[in-house]
Amino acid sequence: MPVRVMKLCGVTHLIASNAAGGINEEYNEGDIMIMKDHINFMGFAGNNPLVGFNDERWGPRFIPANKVYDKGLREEAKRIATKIGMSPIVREGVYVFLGGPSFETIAEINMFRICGANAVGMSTVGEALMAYHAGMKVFAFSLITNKCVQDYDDDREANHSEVLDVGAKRSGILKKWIGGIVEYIRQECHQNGY
Ligand SMILES: O=P(O)(O)O[C@H]1O[C@H](CO)[C@@H](O)[C@H]1O
Ligand code: HPA
Repeated sequence: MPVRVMKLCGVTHLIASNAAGGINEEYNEGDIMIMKDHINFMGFAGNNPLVGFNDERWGPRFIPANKVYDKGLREEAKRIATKIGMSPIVREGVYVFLGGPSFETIAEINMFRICGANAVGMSTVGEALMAYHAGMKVFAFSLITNKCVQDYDDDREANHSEVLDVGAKRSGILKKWIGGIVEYIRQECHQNGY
């Protein structure tokens, strides 16, 4: 498990990123959504990375999951976004994790919107749970690469090349933002004697 290898190497914080479709109709392509929570839809079907024998050296058998995404890191990320002038594109919301690789149907998107999801994707939640279980602080965000189709009269179709294009367009500002967050984590680790 890569996250556990990181833990063995002394890593204390996980920063995870993903591309995601925007379910919240106020979200625009190119927005960045700080993950404040997730819906582990894969987990509903028993596909949770913590299933199976639990070696207590990694963490306890049963863990709470209401604080996976560290509040202090989220607040700091918002402060840094304001400082570098990117707060107009920064959101905070709930990510729903599906298995893919097919994109979602209109009925699925409508269901997830009603269930409180703001963005949808096919990654991140497994790594976040593993890291939190092992005592790491987790920060995760989604780059909204497309607005999900939620209407039968909308002729657009989700596609991977659009996802890659939006990712490339936002790479500059994301490097600056993540650089600021890493610097904050470096100082925090230094203060805590790591
Ligand atoms: O979550 P990441 O790996 O960023 O990628 C997202 O983009 C891909 C679909 O275009 C899917 O893999 C989805 O999860
Ligand atoms: N759905 C799922 N995963 C995604 C999407 C989407 O619309 N966009 C980017 N990754």
